[in-house]
Amino acid sequence: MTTPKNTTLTSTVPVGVPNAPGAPAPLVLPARPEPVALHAANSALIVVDMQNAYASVGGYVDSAGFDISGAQGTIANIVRTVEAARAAGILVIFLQNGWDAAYVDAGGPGSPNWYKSNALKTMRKKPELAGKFLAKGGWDYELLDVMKPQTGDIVIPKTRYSGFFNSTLDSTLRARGIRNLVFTGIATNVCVESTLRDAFHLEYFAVMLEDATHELGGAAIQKAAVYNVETFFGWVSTVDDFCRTVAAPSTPAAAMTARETTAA
Ligand SMILES: NC(=O)N/C=C\C(=O)O
Repeated sequence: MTTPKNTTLTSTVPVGVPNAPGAPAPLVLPARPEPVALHAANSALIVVDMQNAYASVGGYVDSAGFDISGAQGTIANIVRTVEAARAAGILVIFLQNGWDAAYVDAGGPGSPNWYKSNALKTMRKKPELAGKFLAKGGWDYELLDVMKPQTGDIVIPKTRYSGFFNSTLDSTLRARGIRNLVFTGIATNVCVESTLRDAFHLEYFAVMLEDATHELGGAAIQKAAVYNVETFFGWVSTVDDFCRTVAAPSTPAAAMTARETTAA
């Protein structure tokens, strides 16, 4: 295998949805490879699968043998991001992964999910765990206590890695004129990246906050997912930059930069 050269070219010129004539100045979020111009009203924060299954000791990924010891910092960073988004009037959407209690939604032996889901595999291997992982109504499926949705937030259930597959995510976003998606959650290289890739194909501008995501598979996997997003599917930013940007009032100078850029 050859290691790809880092071909990502960074720029200081913002990209994004063209600003409508007379619209207020957009916010400019520092990101790689370019800053992204966005408005609170056409943006959503997507919090991917912050459930006990993925972030709690005794949950599915911990029980399946993945290392989630680094997840605590990620959780704290997501909580900060959610609070900043709510304060700025940015829609917060929580994705919640799992199936009905009888696992009909998981697909049977005719579904690749039956063979690739480590939750289903672990439960088959250890019958004493049967029915425990990712089943609606159970602790494992629940969002973390610190991630409880508030009035105005939206929770969207999903049954596969991508939040766009067989779900109401796309229609929910389109009905609200949302064009920019800011991604956080677990796992960077599975459900975050799958949903972000689909977002790209559906014409959303997708930004991943790298320190508000956590991988399944180790540090090299996190690096690879960040590389993929930055180089092919979207933009990469940080929690500090997001919180600072959405808290700041937009300026005419920022508006002009974004308008000139997106019109070019
Ligand atoms: N939320 C996720 O990234 N999930 C990854 C694996 C799984 O759900 O089995």
